[in-house]
Amino acid sequence: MSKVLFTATGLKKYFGGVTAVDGVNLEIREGQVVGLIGPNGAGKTTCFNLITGLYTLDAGHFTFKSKPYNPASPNEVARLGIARTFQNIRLFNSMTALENVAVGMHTRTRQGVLGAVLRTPAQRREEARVLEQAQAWLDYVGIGAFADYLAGQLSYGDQRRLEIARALASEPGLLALDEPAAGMNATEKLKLRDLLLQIRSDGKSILLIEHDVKLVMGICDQVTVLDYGKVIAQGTAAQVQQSPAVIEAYLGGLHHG
Ligand SMILES: Nc1ncnc2c1ncn2[C@@H]1O[C@H](COP(=O)(O)OP(=O)(O)OP(=O)(O)O)[C@@H](O)[C@H]1O
Repeated sequence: MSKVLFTATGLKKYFGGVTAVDGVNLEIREGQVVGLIGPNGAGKTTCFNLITGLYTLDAGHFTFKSKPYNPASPNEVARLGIARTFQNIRLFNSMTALENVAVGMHTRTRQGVLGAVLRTPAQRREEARVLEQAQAWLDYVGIGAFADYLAGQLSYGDQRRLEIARALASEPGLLALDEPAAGMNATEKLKLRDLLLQIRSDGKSILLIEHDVKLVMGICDQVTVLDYGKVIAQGTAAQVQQSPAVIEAYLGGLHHG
């Protein structure tokens, strides 16, 4: 079995009287796709926001690459090597697709690409290198032909791919995807499935929150099911689908997804 990349232990988060996340444990191994599912209000987004530094923990702790991981802020999270996408797409709509990815590479460049005003030859070389690399990421996610389109002009499915390209461009150790299939049609979902499998086969680890249970069950190595903030099942897709607690939580929905 591959090495453990990420652990979450005893996560808790309260909102007033609501315990949104109640003692959640999670483990992600290198090269795995791990799914986090559960009915509406189960605590998935809250968990995700704890992992990616948007919320602070009320209890619990994380490790990433065998070291304590304290996601103090989203910028810190990106710097440490966890990149995320958002349920509500957050792209720079008035920038081109290529520029959106180049921004994602910002943390990895020495010169600070877009901020460069005085352009020395070294800066120009670096900028060319960044744009070339950004184009390669667009090609990788299958939207290379749209490099010069404004992000806001892309179809919904392509915007989601662009978000993934931007996240990948920071070369993260863990890619965290918040409902990447939301709003996609069946064809787009199939293409997304292939892309996620490609990312995994290239050795990346993925944490996936997704409402489309069929997609999750089809690609995840491990699935954690939450209900009312607690883990009600954890294991392979086949294992969790047989769990009576999961079947009850979804009222049989898993078998119709
Ligand atoms: N910022 C917040 N303030 C107050 N309560 C919140 C907040 N965020 C989430 N909650 C509550 O915490 C619980 C878990 O919500 P969360 O959004 O994490 O669930 P979810 O599984 O992501 O749901 P969905 O599938 O509907 O997105 C819910 O009862 C929700 O109302």
